[in-house]
Amino acid sequence: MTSLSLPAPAKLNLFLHVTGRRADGYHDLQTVFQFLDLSDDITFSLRADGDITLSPEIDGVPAAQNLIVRAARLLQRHTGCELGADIRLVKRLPMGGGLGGGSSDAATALLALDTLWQTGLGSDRLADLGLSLGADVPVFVRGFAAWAEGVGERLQAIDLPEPWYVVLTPEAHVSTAAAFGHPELTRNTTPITMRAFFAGGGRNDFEPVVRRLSPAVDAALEWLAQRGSARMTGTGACVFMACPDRHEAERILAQAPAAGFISRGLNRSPAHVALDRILRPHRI
Ligand SMILES: C[C@](O)(CO)[C@H](O)COP(=O)(O)OP(=O)(O)OC[C@H]1O[C@@H](n2ccc(N)nc2=O)[C@H](O)[C@@H]1O
Ligand SMILES: Nc1ncnc2c1ncn2[C@@H]1O[C@H](COP(=O)(O)OP(=O)(O)OP(=O)(O)O)[C@@H](O)[C@H]1O
Repeated sequence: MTSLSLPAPAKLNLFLHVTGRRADGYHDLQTVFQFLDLSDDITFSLRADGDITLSPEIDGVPAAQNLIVRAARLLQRHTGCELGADIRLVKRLPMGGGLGGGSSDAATALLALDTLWQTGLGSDRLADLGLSLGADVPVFVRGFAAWAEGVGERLQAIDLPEPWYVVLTPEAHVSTAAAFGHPELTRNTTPITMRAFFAGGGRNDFEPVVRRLSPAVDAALEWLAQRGSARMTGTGACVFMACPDRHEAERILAQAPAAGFISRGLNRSPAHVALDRILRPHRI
């Protein structure tokens, strides 16, 4: 195999609680991750000389800081692999929206290059490696919808309904570090059980803080909440609502005062579905 194309899907945090602050400055969380069928697409072509190239570059993100290139370099360093890759990126996921696009790109790079370079780490070790790039990378490497604890690395598969979501993308950039560092963030939410989540429990602890920081997020949440159960994903800025069907999601989006998209919730990452098809084409 000399080249490989894989999607890098978005995620939603169906709820997000901050349950404590750790000695290393990071925060303990409880969350549920589900994937969306909206993805970036990344193509990896083998190079024999060890170079990593990325095109096109993302405006404002130099290639060396792009999480795709950082993931590739990390895998090279970790395995001693001397191969390289030319990488092409089709970016569709809004950035800084709480949809995890950068983390997902990094995870797809780890999965694709572990295959292309035949470094054979597999998803457990790739998830450990990916955690050093970002707290959201492990769930994308593992590829199953999950109940998550720790900083998001302790993952337990969870079987969720796969509804159509309407997702609004208000014009706001919310820095993840600033949201976690905000003095008014609630950091001591009592942990809940999975049963309580399925009974409708859980919220996003970042909503009050981010609503105050961003009038656009506040307005989007207020508008959506008039139509059902609306929530913010990650540290924002995107907000979402599950709908009974695709038609209803389209109808709500058409009336929305902010830009957005509709997308299906998925319990299995499309990156894994695509990789399985490539590696095991004859399996039913
Ligand atoms: C908000 C979530 O998206 C929920 O899924 C994630 O927890 C954030 O994951 P991420 O974007 O991969 O975040 P990282 O790049 O690891 O962290 C960015 C910054 O946010 C803060 N941070 C992040 C995760 C965490 N559990 N506690 C933190 O305090 C740290 O200051 C860190 O330097
Ligand atoms: N491949 C990449 N795609 C997107 N952003 C990247 C990438 N590589 C590095 N970045 C940087 O990471 C920042 C966060 O991007 P990302 O789209 O992952 O945010 P997010 O959806 O808010 O993530 P999260 O939900 O994990 O907080 C960007 O503003 C950008 O500076």
